[in-house]
Amino acid sequence: MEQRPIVASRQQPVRAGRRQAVIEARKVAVLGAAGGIGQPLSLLLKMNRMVTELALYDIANVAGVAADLSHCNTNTKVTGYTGAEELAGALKGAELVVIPAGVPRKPGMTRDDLFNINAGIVKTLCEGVAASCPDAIIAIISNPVNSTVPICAEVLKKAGVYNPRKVMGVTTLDVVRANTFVAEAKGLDTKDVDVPVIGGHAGETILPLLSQATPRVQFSPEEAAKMTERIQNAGTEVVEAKAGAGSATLSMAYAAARFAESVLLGLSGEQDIIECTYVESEVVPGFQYFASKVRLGPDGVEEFLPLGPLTAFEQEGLEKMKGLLSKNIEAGIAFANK
Ligand SMILES: NC(=O)C1=CN([C@@H]2O[C@H](COP(=O)(O)OP(=O)(O)OC[C@H]3O[C@@H](n4cnc5c(N)ncnc54)[C@H](O)[C@@H]3O)[C@@H](O)[C@H]2O)C=CC1
Ligand SMILES: O=C([O-])CC(=O)C(=O)O
Repeated sequence: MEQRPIVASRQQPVRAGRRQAVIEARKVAVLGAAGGIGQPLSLLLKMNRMVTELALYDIANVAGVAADLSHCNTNTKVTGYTGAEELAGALKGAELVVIPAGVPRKPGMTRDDLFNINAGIVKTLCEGVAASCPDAIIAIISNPVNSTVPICAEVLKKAGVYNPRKVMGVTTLDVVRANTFVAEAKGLDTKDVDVPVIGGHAGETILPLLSQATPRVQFSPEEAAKMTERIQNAGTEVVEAKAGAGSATLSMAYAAARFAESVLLGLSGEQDIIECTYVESEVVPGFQYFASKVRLGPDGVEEFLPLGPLTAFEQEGLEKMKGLLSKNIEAGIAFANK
């Protein structure tokens, strides 16, 4: 692989051992930047030297976050934008728009219970993207991701600017969790572990492919079932531990910063940037949107990687999620078009 010069900087990539591409001027916008995810994510992006301009948008409390972050002595320029009338300013010129805007779960809720509030928030924000930076890559964190990604796609279609390669649901936290839990269970160094997680981002639609973990690890059928369930319920584990104070924020910020870094590396022409992400897909017939491994490049999703061989347990998991995922997708499409 061609070696690119690395400019000396204190700003570090999130992924250990990762090179960063030559600096080009790149604006990243975070919508929902004053929230539990938005704030630490913005800090991590401020520490990424590929981000030359960081636009922070929220409906409230964002001016202080922007002022605070702007004092960190990294070269990223930080600006704050408050309220609908400033959305266009936040988005103008952005090449990557990350959306963690919306309400989080409380104990006893499913991600679907967030649909009524978050669907409208994502729709409005994506209308803003269509108007102000239609070529940007959009990374959607707001739940339920299984539905908010189709909502975003429909909004962009209506505006005549939809590029399926550029609308991505962030499922990186599922991969981060799977890597952590598998490394713990097998006594491995987490930085060496990579577990693909496919499907969607809710309950049974989250399907870790433990049989394809790197390095190869052996699980008995009972262990595989237990590990799969832990990964599927990890979001709920955090919601319950936070006991009403929200859902995962710090691990989500970490995961989104990794995903954003991969997108930016792809935009910069770096080779072999692979991530799992939830996108419009033809990888598995019958699933219009699906999370699986893709290769990222200058135009977003460059290539869909094949799913690879599944165990009987994983194949069963794929069958099981079909009904729920289709329902989530249809709900998103119907909402955007009503
Ligand atoms: N994809 C994933 O893996 C994960 C997704 N999430 C989801 O991320 C979302 C955000 O979670 P938190 O940051 O913990 O919530 P939070 O409530 O702490 O922050 C949300 C932020 O969005 C802002 N906001 C609300 N309406 C807005 C609008 N119309 N425009 C711009 N900003 C708006 C709020 O003012 C707030 O600052 C939730 O929907 C949550 O379920 C959370 C963890 C993991
Ligand atoms: O569980 C939630 O509500 C937040 C989320 O998506 C996650 O942590 O995976």
